[in-house]
Amino acid sequence: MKLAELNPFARPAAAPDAPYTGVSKDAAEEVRAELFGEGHAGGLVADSITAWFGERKVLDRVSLDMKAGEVTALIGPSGCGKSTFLRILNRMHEMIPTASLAGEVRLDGADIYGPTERITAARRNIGMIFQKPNPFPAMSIYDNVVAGLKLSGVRATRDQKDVLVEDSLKKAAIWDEVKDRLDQPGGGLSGGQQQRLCIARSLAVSPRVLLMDEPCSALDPTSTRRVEETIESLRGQVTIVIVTHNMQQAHRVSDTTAFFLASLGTPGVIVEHGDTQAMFDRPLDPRTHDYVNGVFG
Ligand SMILES: Nc1ncnc2c1ncn2[C@@H]1O[C@H](COP(=O)(O)OP(=O)(O)OP(=O)(O)O)[C@@H](O)[C@H]1O
Repeated sequence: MKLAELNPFARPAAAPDAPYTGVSKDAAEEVRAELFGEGHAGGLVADSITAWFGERKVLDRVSLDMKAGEVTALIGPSGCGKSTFLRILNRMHEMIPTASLAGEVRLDGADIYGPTERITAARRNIGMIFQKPNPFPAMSIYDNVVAGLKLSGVRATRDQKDVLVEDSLKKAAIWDEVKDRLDQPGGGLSGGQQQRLCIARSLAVSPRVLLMDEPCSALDPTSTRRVEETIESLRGQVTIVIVTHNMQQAHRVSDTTAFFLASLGTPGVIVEHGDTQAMFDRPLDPRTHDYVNGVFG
């Protein structure tokens, strides 16, 4: 047995690169540059974020620096505001009628809530993967992957779409499993495949950041491993922020971890954040120690 199989904290292997049979990596980058301009992982900074639902404050002055190309894990007990924080990072919080917020979110230095910033641009640059895979079930696998183009107002030719579909499915490590049935409905895939299809759909619009809200909580261990391998192969290409209740997963996949906590009746705050290995091995705050060691949850 290999050491990685014995150690639940070992970083997953990157998903193997599928051979570029149809389209070369360079050709794919060229198409992405034509449609979306220069692509790169984005640095995301949350600066003193406070959030409310109605009168109720659920986050209090939360600041976090999510470095370009790194994987940041958000951990903490239920109800401490991790999902709310994540939704604020791509302007989904404002869709809830009672929701309000203060503070700034900057992507590569530009405030995504700035007066000239468009919500569609924020959503294209900062994609979101949800707990439950949500492909369009009756739509073909191919059309699922390119569904985001229209929403982002990007017009692509059939040839450009073909390139994007293949490249995105390869990046999401699902190409080999679906390449012969791209015209079949997305709803016919297994849960784990649907989640990787949703990752491909997000990647098709060349996001700089990918937010993931407990992306594996509805998946079996094998599918979970495949998604973790996909995260590993995206490291460096796109910035990833992942909410997870699975401490071993946070340990395995992330470079940096932020521990959120909301004590009785008070809004959520970040108790501690920093290098994942250090936070798990030598947490500075006793509450972090107790949480990562399962004393409370
Ligand atoms: N749409 C909403 N309307 C009103 N209150 C909400 C809404 N969504 C979340 N809340 C409240 O905001 C607080 C933070 O919720 P949030 O879902 O962000 O926490 P969380 O840490 O992600 O929890 P979990 O780990 O269970 O998903 C909770 O008290 C929750 O009840």
